[in-house]
Order: sequence, then C-alpha cells, then structure tokens
Amino acid sequence: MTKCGYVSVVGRPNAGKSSLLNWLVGEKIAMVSHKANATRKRSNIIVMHNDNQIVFVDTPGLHETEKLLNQFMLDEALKAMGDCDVILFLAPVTDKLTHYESFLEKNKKDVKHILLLTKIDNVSGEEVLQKIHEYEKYSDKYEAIIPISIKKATKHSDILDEVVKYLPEHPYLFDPEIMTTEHLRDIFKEFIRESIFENISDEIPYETDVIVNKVEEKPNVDVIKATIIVQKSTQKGMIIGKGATAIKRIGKDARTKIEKLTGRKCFLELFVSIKKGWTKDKKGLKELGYDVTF
Ligand SMILES: Nc1nc2c(ncn2[C@@H]2O[C@H](COP(=O)(O)OP(=O)(O)OP(=O)(O)O)[C@@H](O)[C@H]2O)c(=O)[nH]1
Repeated sequence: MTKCGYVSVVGRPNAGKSSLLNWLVGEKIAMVSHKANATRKRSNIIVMHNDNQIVFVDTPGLHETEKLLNQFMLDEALKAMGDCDVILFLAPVTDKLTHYESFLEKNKKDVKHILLLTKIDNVSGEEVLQKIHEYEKYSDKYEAIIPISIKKATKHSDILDEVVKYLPEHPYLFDPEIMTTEHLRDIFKEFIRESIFENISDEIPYETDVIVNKVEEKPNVDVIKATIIVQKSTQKGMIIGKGATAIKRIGKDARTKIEKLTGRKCFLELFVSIKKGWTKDKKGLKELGYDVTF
C-alpha cells in the first residue's frame, strides 16, 4: 500500500525552507531569497519517493509581528502546521534553541515533527555534534534530528525515508506527474517578486507585490504582462530606476527564471502601479489575493 500525506515545512524566516523544497523537487519552483520573510503564502510541492507521495507545504517564516501582511503570513504558517501529518522544522545549525522552543509552544496540536539542522556546510563537524547535543534535552519532543546541507553531502533519501515513516497509508492525492499544485501564473508572480528582492534594496520589496495580468501562449513565445504594485510614488521611482535600468534588470532576471522553468521563450512586460498602504489594510490585502480570515 502506498503512503501519501501532507508535510509542513516550517521555521524562522531565512531558515532555508524554500531552498530545501526546490532541491528536493529538483526544479526551481519556490521563491528563495537571502532576505528574510520572502515567502508570503502556503504552497504545495509534490515529491514522489519509492511509490509514496509526499505533499510538502512551504510556509512563510515563523516570526513575531505587528504588520497586517506579516500577521497574515504567520497565520498561514500556523494553519499549515495544524493541518498536516508531520512537520519538518528547519533550524539553521548556528541558531540558538529559542526559535525551536517558541515553535514547540506554537505547535498546539502536538503534531509530530522532525528537526532538520540546516546549512551545516557553514560550520565544522564538531559544531554540528555540539548542536545536536544541545537539542537532546528535547529528544522526547521530536521524532528525529537530521543535520543537512543542500550545498553538499546530504542525499534526498536521508530526509525522505524519514518523512515517509510518518505518513498514513493512503492513495495518491495528486497526479504523480505534477510537481506543484501552484498555477504557472502564481509561479511567474513569485519569480518576479524574487527578482525584485534580488535587485531592489531596503524595505521596498516587502511593500511590493505583483499581479500577473495576462499570460498568452503564442506558438513560439509566452507573452506575460504583469504589474508591480508599490505603496508610494518614491517606491515607484526606485523600482523603475534611472533610465529604467532597475526595472529592466528585474524584467531580465525574471524572464530568465521563467524561461528556465518552461523551456520556452518569454516576452515579459512589466508595469508599475501605486496602491497606497496596501500592506496595512484588509481590503488592500484581499484585493491582492491574501485571504485574511482573522
Ligand atoms: N550555506 C547554505 N545556505 C543555504 C542552505 N539552504 C539555504 N541556504 C540559503 O539561505 C537563504 C534563505 O533561504 P530560503 O530558502 O529563502 O529560506 P526560507 O526559510 O524559505 O525563508 P523565508 O521565505 O524568509 O521564510 C538563501 O540565501 C539560501 O541560499 C544550505 O544548505 N547551506
């Protein structure tokens, strides 16, 4: 009998959640950024492993917050934690245990979890052992602790074999050929957002969103039109840049990512529009597809 179930991937902003999922699925689907808090919504990434189907749910980082958009992100992560068969909690190996302790408090339903110590390529083997030792005081809480690095040495099966143990016997929930339940349009949106994070500094990317207005598949090219939403006119100026250099760079980077995923040529046209204070009010958030329920 095959096993199939949901696995929530949680951890503080920048813990390496999206990178792990892209690496496991072998394709770049989730958004990765060196800046924290880039992932805003839950998304499903499907990995087949020895005839079993694992549905990973990428979540926004767990963090404390005041801003409404950030509260929405936290709410998304908590919902995913409550709704799954097992949780993968990612803790960068250099982190103190405080993030893990606050996760234990948030895991109200006591869903089983596996602790992944991430980015171990940044430290020595001795430091990894030392950290494992520190976590041992919580060994009755986690099912397993696995040190990983997506940059070297770790094998997919090191993680997937362990995850499958905690899934129920269940027929596949999704077509085994698909890698994600996300629509291509949403993936394009995330690629454009990621390119904004890569090219524009400071707080601006956090106050920016993207609407994909149109995707037209022509015989030799995909024509995509998208609008970058900002909160104020100074931000619009920054996104466009002197002589439109910034927006050209954003467009070029996003196009490269899209073409790599689809294997087709892409013509990407970007516009910029101002929506005052959209991260701060429910109406603004809802209009952009963040379904605030609190
Ligand atoms: N050295 C090293 N860096 C890593 C590893 N995994 C991820 N990173 C880096 O860590 C940074 C954050 O990665 P993300 O995957 O965006 O982290 P996230 O947890 O999804 O972040 P949020 O979207 O903020 O919640 C990126 O710069 C990655 O390249 C790893 O195994 N080793």
